[in-house]
Amino acid sequence: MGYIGIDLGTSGVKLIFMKKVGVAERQVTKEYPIHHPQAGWSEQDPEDWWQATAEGLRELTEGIEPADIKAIGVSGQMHGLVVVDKKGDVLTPAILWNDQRTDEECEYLNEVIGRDLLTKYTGNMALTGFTAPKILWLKKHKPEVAERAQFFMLPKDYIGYKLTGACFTDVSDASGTLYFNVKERTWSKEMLDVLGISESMLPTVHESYEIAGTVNEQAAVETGLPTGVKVAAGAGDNAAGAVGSAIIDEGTTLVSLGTSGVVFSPQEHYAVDKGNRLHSFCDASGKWHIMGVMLSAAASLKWWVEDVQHGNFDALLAEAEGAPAGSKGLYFLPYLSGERTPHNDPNARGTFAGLSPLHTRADMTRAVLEGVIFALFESVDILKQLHIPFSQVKVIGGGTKSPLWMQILADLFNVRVITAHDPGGPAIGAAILAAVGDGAYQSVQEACGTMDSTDVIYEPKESNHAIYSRMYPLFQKLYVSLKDVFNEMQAIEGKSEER
Ligand SMILES: Nc1ncnc2c1ncn2[C@@H]1O[C@H](COP(=O)(O)OP(=O)(O)O)[C@@H](O)[C@H]1O
Ligand SMILES: O=C(CO)[C@@H](O)[C@H](O)COP(=O)(O)O
Repeated sequence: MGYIGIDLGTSGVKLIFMKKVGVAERQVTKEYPIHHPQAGWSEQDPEDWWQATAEGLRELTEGIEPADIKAIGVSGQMHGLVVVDKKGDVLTPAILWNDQRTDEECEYLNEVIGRDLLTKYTGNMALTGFTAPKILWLKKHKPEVAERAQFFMLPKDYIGYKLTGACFTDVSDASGTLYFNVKERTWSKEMLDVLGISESMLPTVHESYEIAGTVNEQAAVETGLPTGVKVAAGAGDNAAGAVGSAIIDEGTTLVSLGTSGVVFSPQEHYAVDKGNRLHSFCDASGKWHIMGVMLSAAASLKWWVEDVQHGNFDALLAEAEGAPAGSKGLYFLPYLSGERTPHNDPNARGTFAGLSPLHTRADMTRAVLEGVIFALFESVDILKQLHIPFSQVKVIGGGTKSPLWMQILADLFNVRVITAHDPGGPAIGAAILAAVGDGAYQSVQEACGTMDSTDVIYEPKESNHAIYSRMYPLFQKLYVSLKDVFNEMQAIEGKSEER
């Protein structure tokens, strides 16, 4: 008897089958493409998600007795806008969390509606990746699509819809829309008025661990699952990853090093960072969390390894082992797609600074690894300013495959870093939510208490930390010095696109 967890990531969908809490008995990954039709745009086809998920489910469940599948939980990339018509057909490509096209809409929301009101209504300010500005963009630039829209869904909710025929979401993912009242855990009527949409166009909201539907006949045909299997509401990938890592108590910290980079801090009570530097969201266990998010974490490494070097991860990372801590004074700003925390700047761009004839490819690879962790540390800096306890961190995501990267993280953050042997992350969390929904545990807390996973530990090295401490202020200064240059570059980039 076991539970299926699905994580609809940006690079691909990961599916696991879990019997013992925290342990993936089986796992399958299926990748799909991401499209950038214009600079700063980032889209995927929801049909690709569904095909990959259905195929993955068939592969995952091969040879498993149907009666042994008790329930399914779905987690996924947050904030994306999926637009569906009356018949359930997708009307336009999904606009993703790292898409930057909504600069003007965010300006309207933050300046005209005002950050204070937005924070009062939702706990957050408008950021280009969030869903609300995407709806405004759609209404302005694709009114014919907006008019035919029956439902606005989030990415993982489209999978829930395909599995069950029901349109539902959960509180953690809904938190990233900017039309959800995070404090009250319900849609924000005020924001629906601002956007000019009705609640009937939105999914029904559940706590993450509640059962929201069952697998229908059409889905059974496409996935090989038995009909009637329960489907839990699930969670946004970071909230699900926190459950899958048992990071649900205040004072603990999760780092996710996937396409995005995330510093996640559970909160017992609703809490807002007054400067809106960190997001304030519901978690998947019935409480809240705050988090900082960078847009190109492992995405920066993937770009460097695959697109620039046409190499493979193992070879380039082995080569980078030979480079010294600090990469001989070379800095990398990982702002390939602009940046969210702490700059909220869609115009920021990636940069190598400090190159000399001494630098080799190994130094440049190491500088990419270090630049991502410097950028992530800016969120830790804010946690520290808010006096949030910060000791050791648990890390999940594709970046954990590199021991070198984990050691850099430990050295730069100057804390113990723990990774799970089992790389399930959000998919494990989604399966745990399904188990709680199925009644196998009274609560997420109880399920996490029984977690059985083996850890790998990285302790910080003082000598390396001393190097990074000297470099960090300069890393921060680089963005400040280049901010205006990035804006001017964007003005030119914009003009050259118009030609
Ligand atoms: N051997 C490796 N070492 C470090 N990072 C890796 C390695 N292999 C893949 N990755 C990174 O893992 C990332 C994908 O991580 P994942 O957590 O699956 O992301 P997502 O959930 O966004 O799809 C890729 O962007 C890639 O850079
Ligand atoms: O935008 C956020 C969270 O606010 C991202 O964390 C997305 O949820 C995408 O996650 P990954 O694909 O990198 O896991």
